[in-house]
Amino acid sequence: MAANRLENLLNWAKKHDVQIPEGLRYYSDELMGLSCVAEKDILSAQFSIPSSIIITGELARKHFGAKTSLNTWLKFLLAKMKFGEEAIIVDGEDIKEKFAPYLDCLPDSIDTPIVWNPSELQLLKSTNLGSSLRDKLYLIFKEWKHVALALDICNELISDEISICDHFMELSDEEVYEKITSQVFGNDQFPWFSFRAFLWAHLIFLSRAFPEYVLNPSTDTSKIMLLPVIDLLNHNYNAKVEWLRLDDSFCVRCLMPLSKGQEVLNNYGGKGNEELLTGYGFVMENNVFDTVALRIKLPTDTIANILQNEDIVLPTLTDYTRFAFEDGKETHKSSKDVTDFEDGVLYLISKENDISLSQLLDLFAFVEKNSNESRTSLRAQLQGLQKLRLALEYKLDTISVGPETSSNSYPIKPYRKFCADVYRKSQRHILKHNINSLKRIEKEWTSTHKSRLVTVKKILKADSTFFEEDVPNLFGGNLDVTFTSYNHILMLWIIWRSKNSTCSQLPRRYNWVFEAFKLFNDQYHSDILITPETRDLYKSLFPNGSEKICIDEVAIASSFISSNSYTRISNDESILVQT
Ligand SMILES: C[S@@+](CC[C@H](N)C(=O)[O-])C[C@H]1O[C@@H](n2cnc3c(N)ncnc32)[C@H](O)[C@@H]1O
Repeated sequence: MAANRLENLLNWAKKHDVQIPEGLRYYSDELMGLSCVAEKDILSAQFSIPSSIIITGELARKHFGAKTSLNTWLKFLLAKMKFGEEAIIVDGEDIKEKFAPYLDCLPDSIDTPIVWNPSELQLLKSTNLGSSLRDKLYLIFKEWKHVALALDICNELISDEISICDHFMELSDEEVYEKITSQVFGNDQFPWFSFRAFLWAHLIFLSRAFPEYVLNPSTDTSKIMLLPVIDLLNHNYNAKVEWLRLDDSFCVRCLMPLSKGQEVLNNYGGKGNEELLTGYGFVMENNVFDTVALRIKLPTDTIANILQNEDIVLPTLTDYTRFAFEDGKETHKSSKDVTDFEDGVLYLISKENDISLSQLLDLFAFVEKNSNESRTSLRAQLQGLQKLRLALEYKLDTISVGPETSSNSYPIKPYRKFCADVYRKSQRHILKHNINSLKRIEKEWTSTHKSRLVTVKKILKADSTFFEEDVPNLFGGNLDVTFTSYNHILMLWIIWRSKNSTCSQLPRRYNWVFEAFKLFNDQYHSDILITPETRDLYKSLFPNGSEKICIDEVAIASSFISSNSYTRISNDESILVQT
């Protein structure tokens, strides 16, 4: 950034009565862009900017006559101020000229992955962010198209870009980059109404807009505005600042004294790295607000059932969004219906607390429960826990696979690689942390309910006769029978011990298994179907058939086990749970 542009901006700000505390110096930092530092100790610093030089939707309303989608029109207005050639008169003033020193100081580039080249995008492959970028860009494209069509400008370029928009999801990363994103921060000039100009304006707003309601409390919380000079402060979530309206000005007040040499920082709010990187083009290491988003699509009737009957939290994006910068809709509402879940349920897990994890456990127990169980049954809870752990481990594995190096490589900006590495690493840490929490919870539950669980290991201890005498006997005197699955042992044990009343020799704590199996058998025996899987299983156990155990018994015991056990994923073992 040329020093004279910064100086022009500061002189302009002074002329327009922007209040900047004494003893501050603005400078250009290679990494953070324009930044501000205290040159002496300052007890209380306060910045203020009069509303006459705040860029709000009101300017767009006046200039374009827009009544709705003011955020979108405001982006068009900014694009027009930057790329248009004519004066833009609002209330008798040329706002293009008025804000020129501010426009000159807007960043030459933002490191948001929305504009990364295909090789840089590879660095985010298999991450939530990497997978959502195309959709994000498409949403911006559609937002542009909606208003571009209403502009009533007859221009070939608009028709060309609309046609790109209509086929946008079919384009390759290379095509998107070459046709659109590479140009946004290039030196090219394009018409102010083009999508590239709009995308530039969108990214400027995304990285430096403030919510207008601080200035106009009665306004919609999604409305955005630009605050020249105030928006030069960089972010740290530890910065103690207050945003307020004083008279007709917007103020940022530092709530802690500044020491000489200290950077003066704003606080953009508790944002995780995914939001910081997408919106602002940077990440913070060890970011306590970092989360991993888990989006779960559920059938409509499951959602309806939960909403009606269950006390399960089903969050959606709107629960996490404070200012819906994207579309300007007021999205918060107190109660939800099935239509709110078209994009699925969205849980944000973190390292800082287990709230989302426990909400997920409730949901997974509900999804895993049998028709005759409640979601609070121990079996459903343990089964839900295993399924959740499996989902997290799968996600961790996916993220852990490194990016592919593509043959047609573009140069990778080292800072972008750094951002991708920090983001990926933190996603992995959060997943590992939550997997460990699940392991801990599983340990607690299984130890509290030890007496209600039957594992093969326990059977081995309690019923050595079964292994030493009955198993060889079942397999024609073979003393060295090997099983490929714990479940086969469990199944044979249940069948054999319930047929041979020898189970009375077993400790009484196992009686419930045979009582439950008898009930199950009485209830379902006539309904049991011999599936091809049962035939395969029977054949694998008894290639030459068996006189002692028949296929019907195998079918009913398998079915009993699946309704009365959960499967521990670490060794794929079914563990019986007493109801
Ligand atoms: C509101 S602006 C702040 C002023 C900005 N430095 C400029 O040059 O205009 C937000 C931008 O500042 C940069 N930024 C803010 N805080 C940062 C941080 N903690 N680390 C790295 N970059 C940061 C990012 O480029 C971000 O898009």
